Amino acid sequence: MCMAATYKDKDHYFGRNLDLEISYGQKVVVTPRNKEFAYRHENAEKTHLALIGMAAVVDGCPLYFDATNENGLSMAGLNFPGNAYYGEMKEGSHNIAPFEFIPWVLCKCSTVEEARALISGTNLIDEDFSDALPASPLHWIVSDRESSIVVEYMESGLSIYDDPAGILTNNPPFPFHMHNLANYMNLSAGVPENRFSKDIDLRPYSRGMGAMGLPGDLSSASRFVKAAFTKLNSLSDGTEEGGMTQFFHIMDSVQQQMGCCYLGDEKYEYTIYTSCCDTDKGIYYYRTYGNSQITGVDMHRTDLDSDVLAEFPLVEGQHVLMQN
Ligand SMILES: C[C@H](CCC(=O)NCCS(=O)(=O)O)[C@H]1CC[C@H]2[C@@H]3CC[C@@H]4C[C@H](O)CC[C@]4(C)[C@H]3C[C@H](O)[C@]12C
Repeated sequence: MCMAATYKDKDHYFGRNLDLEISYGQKVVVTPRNKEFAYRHENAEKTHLALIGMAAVVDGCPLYFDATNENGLSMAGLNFPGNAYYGEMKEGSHNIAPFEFIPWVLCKCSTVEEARALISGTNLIDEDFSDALPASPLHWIVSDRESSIVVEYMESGLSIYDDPAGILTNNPPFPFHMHNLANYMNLSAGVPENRFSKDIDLRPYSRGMGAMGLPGDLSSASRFVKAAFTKLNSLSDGTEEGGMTQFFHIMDSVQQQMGCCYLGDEKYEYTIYTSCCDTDKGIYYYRTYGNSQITGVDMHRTDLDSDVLAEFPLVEGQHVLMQN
């Protein structure tokens, strides 16, 4: 399972938790403007917008899990098993393999509206990167400073939904999650009032009771509600550090601790990494399960006019600041 979120303070932030039982050797990768993107069925892009994000680099090709471009448009792929459907090649459409989808959109588009138009004419085809890396069943969130959309290719066709919560998790399809939020509209960050009965004197005995009933389990449906509640009630102080700090706290609301989500076969799903991209500054911050310190990569401190990838292996291991 996974969760992706957007958050706006003075700067705009976009990031995700990657919850999984295995690692793909991912790292922070900057694709500069002149690194050619070759597509399987579309013309190669010799120059394009620069990207920063988390990717597995296989045979020199960055396979992005989530990324942001130099104009702040961001996109993340999350598991969508049993629902994602990639079809055959279609004439008159752009035929794109799922692993090409993030660069396809982020290399060209600067806003959600541009992305919506491009994606409407894009057909995702059932094409594996390789035998070892078959096409994975994903859905995507695409965000700019102002808004977010969710993109789902299913057997019934392509759907593009507005995502006013700016949150995405996994199954079921997106309309369920928005509908499900209505079950929780009574929840609040404030002090609850007794609407149960005028005849009984009921008073809150603890802080935080306004959100009683907010789900805390690790299912995708519950994580959507928990993350949306946390994000939509979030406050921060308008500084770059404050916004980024709050963003990591939002992501922490649905962290998966090792041992709590058993998959069988001695395998457990856990939050492998959490990312927070300051999309205005082009800085990609991340934390890993084993390294609670925030590490950052600034795309503008790499040569964005180059034609070679800049790769930053994840910094692992705890970095404890001893005070005595
Ligand atoms: C599994 C991850 C989603 C995390 C998640 O939601 N986990 C819940 C599991 S569950 O919901 O509990 O079952 C997704 C997110 C992005 C994906 C990569 C995208 C590029 C590339 C695309 C190629 O086509 C196949 C290989 C490739 C490296 C992909 C591998 C894998 O698929 C990645 C890591």
